[in-house]
Amino acid sequence: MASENVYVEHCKGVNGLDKVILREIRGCSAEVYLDGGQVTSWKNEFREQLLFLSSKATFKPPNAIRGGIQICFPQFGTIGSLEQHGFARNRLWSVDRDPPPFPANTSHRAFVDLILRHSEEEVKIWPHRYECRLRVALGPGGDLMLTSRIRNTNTDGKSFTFTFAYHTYFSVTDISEVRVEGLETLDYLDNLKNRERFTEQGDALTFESEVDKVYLSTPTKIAILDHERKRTFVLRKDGLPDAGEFIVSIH
Ligand SMILES: O=P(O)(O)OC[C@H]1O[C@@H](O)[C@H](O)[C@@H](O)[C@@H]1O
Repeated sequence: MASENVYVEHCKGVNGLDKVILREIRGCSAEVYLDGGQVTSWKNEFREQLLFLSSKATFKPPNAIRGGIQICFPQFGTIGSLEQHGFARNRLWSVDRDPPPFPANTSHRAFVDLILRHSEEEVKIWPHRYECRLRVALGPGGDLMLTSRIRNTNTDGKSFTFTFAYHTYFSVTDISEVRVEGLETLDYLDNLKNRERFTEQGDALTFESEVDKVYLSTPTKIAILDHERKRTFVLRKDGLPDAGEFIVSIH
């Protein structure tokens, strides 16, 4: 079998939408839909699902798929003139068959490169031309790594600013059994209080009621401990300054 068939399978998913399945030999896997460039499934070697996907996810483009890892670009949240979380999660991405080389080459075999370019329709609401590339890679040990590269292709050389997020929905058991380490003492914007800025107290985060916060200047490593399931997600990021509740890249 060609190596592409062992580690990377291009096929159809829900409602006939294009998806890519990444597999590693120990049995872990990930699924990526071209709609939204969105990871919708990430399973460990015991075939346990690590991401949350809402049972109400419709898989009806251009509606965003609710769950998994949404790509928020060129706007995260409501900071800006675009609709919440920008438009990349509503667009159909393409497989990038000839991506530019990666500065740090990894030995991952299960990966796919996706690309989203501006559409002329979109230029009317966000007047810039861009290429947004995303590599989703599954490591031999089951770690999931997302790498994004944004290129300004404005013909007049005009610069643009944007915000970006990996809007990740993790699967946990009982939220009251979950603890998040790495955000203590940080400043955050509280979406439930008109984005007012507060400072987190010293202890690891636990949850007793609804929480909707965006933490600023977060460390490169955050851990989510699910006591009931005895599972810890370790999130590492590079290059993005802030974090929403759980919006970071996963290594
Ligand atoms: O419903 P959406 O647009 O997918 O957003 C989901 C959540 O996204 C989070 O980033 C926001 O802080 C929440 O307020 C929002 O509920």
